Amino acid sequence: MQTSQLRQQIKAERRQLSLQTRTQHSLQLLDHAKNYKPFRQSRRIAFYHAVNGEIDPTPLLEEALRSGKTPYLPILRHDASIGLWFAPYTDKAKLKLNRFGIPEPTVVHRKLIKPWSLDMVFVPLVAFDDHGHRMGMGGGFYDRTFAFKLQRRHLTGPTMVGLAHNLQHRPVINSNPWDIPLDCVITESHLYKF
Ligand SMILES: Nc1nc2c(c(=O)[nH]1)N(C=O)[C@@H](CNc1ccc(C(=O)N[C@@H](CCC(=O)O)C(=O)O)cc1)CN2
Ligand SMILES: Nc1ncnc2c1ncn2[C@@H]1O[C@H](COP(=O)(O)OP(=O)(O)OP(=O)(O)O)[C@@H](O)[C@H]1O
Repeated sequence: MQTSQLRQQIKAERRQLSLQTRTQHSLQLLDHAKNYKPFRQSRRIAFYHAVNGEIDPTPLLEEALRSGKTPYLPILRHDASIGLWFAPYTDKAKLKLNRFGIPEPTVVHRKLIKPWSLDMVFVPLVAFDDHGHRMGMGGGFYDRTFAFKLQRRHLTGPTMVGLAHNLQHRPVINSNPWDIPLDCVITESHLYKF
């Protein structure tokens, strides 16, 4: 199946999950994450604000706050070619909608963090496979932002952890040379390490 068809299909399946199922899945993420040593050891962690049926990382964010970690959220820039910025998480009331209708913090330049200073990134995705390949929304935002992980292998950068419903798993998806591999994917039922 072509990438764009698969993207549409999985997005549709994901949106059909009931709120109850989605809430349950996101609570189950926490059981797996607590057993994942890199999560316990990470201090600066990027989250995302779930949209379109994406699995909601809020239980992980609350756990991070309880353990004294510092959460961040991605910010889109006008020039998409530069990649994402990351700003400290602020409570929902202070978020404003970006051009895709996704809530994000307002930019306070001195509080922004360089992507290589993050310890862990929870990455939203549409599909993932047995090799840690990721298909996203098609904007290339995460791939561009973390491209330094491919260019300079000694600069290992943050641990990339995809979060997904298990229905987003496929044995093999098409990959591109610019794709940043995932180190791990957590779903409601599994923790896949690659
Ligand atoms: N929750 C979340 N935040 C995120 C991402 C994501 O995938 N999920 N991103 C990951 O890169 C970045 C935003 N990337 C995006 C890339 C493309 C579209 C997009 O094409 N949106 C369509 C509607 C998509 C749909 O119906 O599902 C549009 O606005 O027309 C949206 C966001 C940063 N923040
Ligand atoms: N490192 C990079 N440098 C330049 N362009 C890139 C890079 N990574 C991705 N792109 C461009 O971004 C476009 C979208 O890539 P892709 O379909 O892999 O996005 P995605 O991973 O699904 O999206 P997202 O990360 O936003 O969820 C591609 O056409 C590609 O040309």
